[in-house]
Amino acid sequence: MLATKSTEPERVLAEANGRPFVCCAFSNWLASSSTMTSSLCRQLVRVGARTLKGAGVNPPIVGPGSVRTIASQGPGLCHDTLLFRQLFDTYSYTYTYLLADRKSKDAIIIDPVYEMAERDLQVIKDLGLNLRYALNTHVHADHVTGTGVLKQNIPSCQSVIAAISEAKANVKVNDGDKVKFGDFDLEIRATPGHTNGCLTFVLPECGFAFTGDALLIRGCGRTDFPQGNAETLYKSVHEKIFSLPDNFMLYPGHDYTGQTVTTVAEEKTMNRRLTKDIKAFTEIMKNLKLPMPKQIAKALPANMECGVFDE
Ligand SMILES: N[C@@H](CCC(=O)N[C@@H](CSS)C(=O)NCC(=O)O)C(=O)O
Repeated sequence: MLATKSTEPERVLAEANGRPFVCCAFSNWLASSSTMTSSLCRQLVRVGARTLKGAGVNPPIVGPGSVRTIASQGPGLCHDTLLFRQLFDTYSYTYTYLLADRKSKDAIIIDPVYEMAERDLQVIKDLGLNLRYALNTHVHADHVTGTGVLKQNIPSCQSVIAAISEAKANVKVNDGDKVKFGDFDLEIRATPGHTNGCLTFVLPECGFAFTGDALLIRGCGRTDFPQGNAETLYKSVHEKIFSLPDNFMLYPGHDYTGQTVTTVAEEKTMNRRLTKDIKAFTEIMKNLKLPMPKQIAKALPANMECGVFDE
């Protein structure tokens, strides 16, 4: 079913079997024309988060023989100084990135997935890392963030998300801010269009950028959610990602085709959507006809809490 701005909230309500937090969180997240007050929304979001924590989500346990993950090591221009892991969740096709300063062992994780938290904790432990921050590129609609579970297990870890997203986190960031881990500075670039709080994280000295759902390999994030805007996304990618040097490695938030990484040069010349002019791009995005993400009803309310549950 084609998702449109006018029909989406009703569809989500129906999917949620009348659980009110879903409607509310959805309205809040989308900053749509809901008549609920934001404080009522926040209350209901909290109820939703507790429901989710108690029963609504599979526990973050991957038992023996349950193969839901692959992992790969990126090449990395900072091979001697940066420890880098690209991790994958084969259920939601989400990439999680673990980066650490080899010297100090200070680490960050980008876009962790709730059900993969045990894997992530094990990798962090095996490598002897000090996890400083768990960052989300945006409020995800397709999976629950693992941020809350990581924070529960590593209390010194702080959650990070875009201030404009209005999601809960320890640190709210804006375009131009930097997140420090060891000797590295991760640069924050606002790349709205898929959602209004989408961020791209750039590690300039290593030639890496983590694009979340703004730019996917040969594609891009959908723009049919109420916060989505094709023109905004087009400008974000052209101004904030394609302006990086051609040899920068681009790591996406998802890939549905089995690819792992691309470059600025590749996407500037081969991206099937973003190489078009803005008018043609908007037309393409209007006609994608993608089904709603399977986990949207539980993902949105949980992610508005950034995985941080107040009891
Ligand atoms: N089938 C998946 C969701 C697939 C999807 O909608 N992906 C999003 C990013 S996650 S909200 C997207 O922007 N896709 C763009 C594209 O061109 O595929 C599920 O059910 O979770």
